[in-house]
Amino acid sequence: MSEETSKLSKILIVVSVEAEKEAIQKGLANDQRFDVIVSGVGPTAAAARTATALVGEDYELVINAGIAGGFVGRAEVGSLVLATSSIAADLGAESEESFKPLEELGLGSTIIHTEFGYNVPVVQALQTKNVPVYQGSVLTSSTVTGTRQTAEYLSKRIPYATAEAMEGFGVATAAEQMNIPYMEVRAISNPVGPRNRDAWKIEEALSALTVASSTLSEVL
Ligand SMILES: O=C(O)c1cccc(C(=O)CC[C@H]2O[C@@H](n3cnc4c(=O)[nH]cnc43)[C@H](O)[C@@H]2O)c1
Repeated sequence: MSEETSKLSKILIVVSVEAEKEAIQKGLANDQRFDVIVSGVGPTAAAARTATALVGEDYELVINAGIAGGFVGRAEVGSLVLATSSIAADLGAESEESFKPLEELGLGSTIIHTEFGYNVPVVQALQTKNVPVYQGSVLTSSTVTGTRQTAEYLSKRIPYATAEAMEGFGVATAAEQMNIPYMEVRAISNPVGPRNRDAWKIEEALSALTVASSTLSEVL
């Protein structure tokens, strides 16, 4: 989007929990173009809640936002990640040799691409504010990774995976079915790896989400 481009008039932001909604609303500062809804945790709740919200309102963009795990060496705690795609990392079949995603089974797709044209000005604006920001795929998993082995396995299987969360592919599926552009914005609260919930930097990530939403309000 260039500066001459007119602003979007109606945008839906989907988060998983109330604390994320509060952080986002703080940054939006009463920008009435945005509706923020809480879906609950996981791709199924996120898809169902997004689909119901898209009925009866003409949204021009759907954004999944929230905290996430960052892959080590790709997105550090406190940084922001703008997804280039949302990938359903556990949608497929195990076999003795390897994990087979839906594509290999001939049963559908596990990747939904985001609207790159919206990422660009948001990334530029965040960089101007000296906020650490990355672009890459964000994985959607129904189970939070909790071991070094799984983190290394996912990192190797999907080398462009930058972050892991639990809702993006669900929100993206609902948006795609309604032909509405989609973005995913994540603030990194923890490294993807051995489970240590007490060490998650939730306040730091929520502050980054507030910066992200104020930037969305300025730019979109
Ligand atoms: O306890 C709190 O105060 C609190 C505040 C905000 C959010 C939470 C959550 O527990 C959010 C759950 C949400 O987080 C995403 N997430 C975060 N890290 C990871 C990860 O390493 N792997 C997968 N998902 C992650 C996820 O999208 C959950 O919906 C608590």
